Amino acid sequence: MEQTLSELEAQALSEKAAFGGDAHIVCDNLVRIYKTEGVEVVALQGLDLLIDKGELVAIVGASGSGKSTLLNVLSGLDIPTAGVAKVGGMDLLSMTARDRLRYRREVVGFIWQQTARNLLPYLTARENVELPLKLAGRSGRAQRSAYLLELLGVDYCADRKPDQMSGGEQQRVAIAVALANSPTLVLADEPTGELDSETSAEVFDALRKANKELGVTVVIVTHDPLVSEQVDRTIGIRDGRTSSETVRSSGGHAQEYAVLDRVGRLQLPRDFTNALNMERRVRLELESDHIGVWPASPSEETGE
Ligand SMILES: Nc1ncnc2c1ncn2[C@@H]1O[C@H](COP(=O)(O)OP(=O)(O)OP(=O)(O)O)[C@@H](O)[C@H]1O
Repeated sequence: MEQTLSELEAQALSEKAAFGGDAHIVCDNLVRIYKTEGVEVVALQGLDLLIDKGELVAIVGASGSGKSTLLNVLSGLDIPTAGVAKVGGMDLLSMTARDRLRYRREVVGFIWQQTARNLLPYLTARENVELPLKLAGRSGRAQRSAYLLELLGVDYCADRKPDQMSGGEQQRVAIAVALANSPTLVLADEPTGELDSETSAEVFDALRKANKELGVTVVIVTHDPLVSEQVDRTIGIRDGRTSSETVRSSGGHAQEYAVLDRVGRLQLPRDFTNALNMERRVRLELESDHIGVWPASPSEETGE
């Protein structure tokens, strides 16, 4: 039976509403274009992303792939050019300035790479954790800061100022600060970028603990592909789009997948296409249980 145009439109709308369902983070065809002195840079070009509540996810990509842009959007600092970005059902594109402020204070917590950016230097660890609670007018501050510092294994640093703590200790206190107001989402931008591997492992342990004990969704952005060993799911981002996913099973085995977007686009890994000199065109063949991708013959390549 043929559908009328209005039926098709209604169907498209209902399908659109269904994308992401009740995922905690939904990005649908997200676009961010920067314009500087008349030059346009497309930092995100139709990025799709779904992250469920309580997931611990890493977003990995080379320099310039769009990671920080995505994080700035999710943290409410930057407004994308087009598409959909929602956290917990809140629309990050159409949010009022007041809601944005509340979102940044209460819904999301961040940890930045530069240890010095996370903590106020003239306050102790305890005072740093209590500050966001004070700003939000919350009571029970001493109890909450003691609980979080203990959970993250830095209770012995409670009365120290940042310059009396190691980089790893400072980052673990920073996680406590980010968690103070019970956010549902914690975003970390290269949280171990300034640390050695042993200290990094401690910071990842602390992030994992926050994720498991408090059920908070954690998204870590990094250029370090080895981080995938520390998280449940790693999302690869390339040229402003999600391109691959690595999922770790409970047995620790990691399986890598390519991401198929909603219109059927797929990014083939560059080392695969280079190995077979695939450029511009490939030949596809549908088999009963897979799709074959073949280099085009020279005549197919030139379109002759
Ligand atoms: N404020 C800006 N104005 C103009 N272009 C920008 C701006 N911020 C980012 N870009 C460009 O957008 C693209 C994506 O940048 P982004 O910082 O998101 O990448 P990244 O993956 O975080 O890189 P890095 O790991 O180096 O921080 C790059 O080409 C970058 O030059």
